[in-house]
Amino acid sequence: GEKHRLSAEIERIVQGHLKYKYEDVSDGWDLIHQEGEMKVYRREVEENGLVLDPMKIFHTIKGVTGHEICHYFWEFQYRMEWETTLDSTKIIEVLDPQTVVFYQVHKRVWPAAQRDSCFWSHIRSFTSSDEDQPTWLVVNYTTSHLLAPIKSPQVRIVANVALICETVINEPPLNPKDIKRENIECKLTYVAFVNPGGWVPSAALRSVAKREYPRFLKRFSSYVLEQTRDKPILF
Ligand SMILES: O=S(=O)(CCO)c1ccc(-c2ccc(C3CCCC3)c([C@@H]3C[C@@H]3c3ccccn3)c2)cc1
Repeated sequence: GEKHRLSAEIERIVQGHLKYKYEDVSDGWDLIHQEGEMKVYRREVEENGLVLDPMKIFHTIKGVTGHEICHYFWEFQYRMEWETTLDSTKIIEVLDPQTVVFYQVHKRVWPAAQRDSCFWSHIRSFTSSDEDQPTWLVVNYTTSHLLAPIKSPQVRIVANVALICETVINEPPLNPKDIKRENIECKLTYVAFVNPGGWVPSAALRSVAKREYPRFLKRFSSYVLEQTRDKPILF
């Protein structure tokens, strides 16, 4: 598609996530939460007293495709229907049909100061040779923008988040047209590198993250299930 000022950075960040995705979580990652198909891993990383803990979540959602998951995660108009941790979100620039810049104000997490964020958000699919279903992904990556000035007392977070989804078709019927929702499932990997941008008590931030990431992914997954239940499958 058309190149723009962020094209090179987007390519670099997307390729980085795809390389990381296959990195196994055995060394250095702690399994901090398991709930059904969801496995939540965290690496404990601090930088001069600031908690930067990368998060990695694996989840399998039966009855939806990776395209549907990425569609509802990326498309702006659904965000406030599933995102319960935001006070506001708005698109401030559209760079191409797969890339927008949005500005968000996050709900205050006491005792921390209120956070805001400005991301480019990019959605894309690609088919590796051996897979029959394309992989879909969304990356949200912090970017500065004239229409999102940093103004006190809000603290700007720095984040690099990816949602990478594969679609599995179990017992595929002979004719692909006969595929039903009970034959499909989405295997997703969610990674989040969030720098809170300013000091937050380590223990508080760790317990917020441990509670909020699984809640966020659970709520988002059920939202997509209810939105797609009676709709034709979007492969
Ligand atoms: O997946 S996304 O791209 C969806 C975009 O809407 C995304 C999700 C979460 C965040 C995020 C931003 C700020 C904070 C903290 C930092 C200090 C005070 C607030 C947290 C902490 C980890 C906890 C958290 C986890 C999940 C959801 C909300 N809260 C998370 C950013 C982006």
